[in-house]
Amino acid sequence: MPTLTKLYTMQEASQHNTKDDCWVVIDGKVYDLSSYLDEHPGGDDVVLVATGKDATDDFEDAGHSESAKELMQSFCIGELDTSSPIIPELEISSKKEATEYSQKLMDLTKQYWTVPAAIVGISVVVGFLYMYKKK
Ligand code: HEM
Repeated sequence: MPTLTKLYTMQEASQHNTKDDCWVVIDGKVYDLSSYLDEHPGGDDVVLVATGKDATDDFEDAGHSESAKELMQSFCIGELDTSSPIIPELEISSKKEATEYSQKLMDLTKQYWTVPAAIVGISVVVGFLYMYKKK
């Protein structure tokens, strides 16, 4: 039977970054640790700094036991929506930069088209003079 998994963007998950409302993203899954923070043996501060980003490496580096990994499943509230950019503003600004760059390139090409044209013209004249002199 298909299961319905709720999808969250990283931007959405990163807004839950306080002691009373704390979500972390580990291995593509989103966990709501708000009720567990006070009991977490590693302390609440380490978990709080792991919000708003992919905390998979931080979680693995802490060397969690199998029982910790089993326990974490009870806090899973959904999965990370990977179809959206991690930070949407970044994608928008990089697209804007790309169009600005190509516009600049077009302007420069229009402005300096005479340089390659002059080089070609001079080469043709020199070529003709050389051939003329040879005869
Ligand atoms: C996702 C839910 C989480 C659960 C259920 C959980 C559970 C636990 C448990 C049970 C321990 C005791 C040692 C063990 O049995 O492995 C522990 C220790 C620890 N956890 Fe977590 N943890 C979670 C997330 C995190 C996150 C996101 C971090 C971020 C870095 C973190 C950092 C630590 C650290 C530093 C320790 C202490 C290790 C030590 O003192 O040796 N935990 N955790």
